[in-house]
Amino acid sequence: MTSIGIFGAAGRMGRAIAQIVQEAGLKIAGGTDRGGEGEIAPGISITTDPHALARQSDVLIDFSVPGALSAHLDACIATKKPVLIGTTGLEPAHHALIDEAAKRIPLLQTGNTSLGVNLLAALVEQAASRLGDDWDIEIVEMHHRHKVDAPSGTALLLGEAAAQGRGIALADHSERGRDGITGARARGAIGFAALRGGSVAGDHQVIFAAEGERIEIGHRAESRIIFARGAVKGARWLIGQPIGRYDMKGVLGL
Ligand SMILES: NC(=O)C1=CN([C@@H]2O[C@H](COP(=O)(O)OP(=O)(O)OC[C@H]3O[C@@H](n4cnc5c(N)ncnc54)[C@H](OP(=O)(O)O)[C@@H]3O)[C@@H](O)[C@H]2O)C=CC1
Ligand SMILES: O=C(O)C1=N[C@H](C(=O)O)C[C@H](O)C1
Repeated sequence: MTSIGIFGAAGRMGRAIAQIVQEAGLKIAGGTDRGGEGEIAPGISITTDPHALARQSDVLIDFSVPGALSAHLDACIATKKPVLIGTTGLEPAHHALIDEAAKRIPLLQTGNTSLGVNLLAALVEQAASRLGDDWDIEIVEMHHRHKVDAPSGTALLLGEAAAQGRGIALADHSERGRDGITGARARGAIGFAALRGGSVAGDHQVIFAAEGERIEIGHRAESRIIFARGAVKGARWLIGQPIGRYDMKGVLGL
């Protein structure tokens, strides 16, 4: 039976993933968290040792914090175990670590594991490829009051899809955190706006705005269980894949 280890096991996503692993009839190998206290399921303790967890897992799932990424990758590399990384708030240095790790183990990194968002990204890429840069692209997201990173990983994933469709680099065209006298919008920019409040699981809206008309497409997550389902599906898919870096497209057949 496939045995899944969970980094960040006591968090909101860690608990949702544990629920889905059990509902799918799979085994929870164990879990880690910052404090290493309590149980992830009856009789399965949470520890602080990523190496011990990796040794007893067939595949690992990481929904924790960017600061723990390096230790988690080290543990997966040392034990040659595949890992799915769902943690957001990643900086270029984290992506460089992921690129290096993906030369040694199968690794899937994504800002969103849900089918709906990944299909939305494909639609955004297609729309951006057909609309010229007289269509301004703005990405608006809203999340619960506890979220610590902005823009969301999903907003950035959608921004990358739009940039890909336009044939440009997102890093050279993104406008984030507007405030005060910002000057007029740059032609071809991809803008981001982040709202925080209440218990919103994750709303994303992509707006294409031209003179006289607007196209708006979006996704609303009603519960984080959809992310947990996608994560477990992705982790199972990752077992047996060749060494390399993947996203959710292969998992979801998109
Ligand atoms: N890709 C996707 O589809 C999705 C991604 N996410 C992302 O997943 C991440 C987690 O989200 P969420 O569960 O809501 O956040 P939580 O804060 O509820 O959970 C994060 C957990 O990681 C723990 N943690 C902190 N440091 C370490 C460490 N060194 N080793 C192991 N665990 C550690 C935290 O412990 P403590 O509280 O003690 O600090 C906490 O329990 C976020 O980055 C979020 O954006 C969320 C949903 C979907
Ligand atoms: O922190 C969350 O909750 C979520 N984070 C991910 C993100 O940053 O996009 C995915 C989802 O929207 C929920």
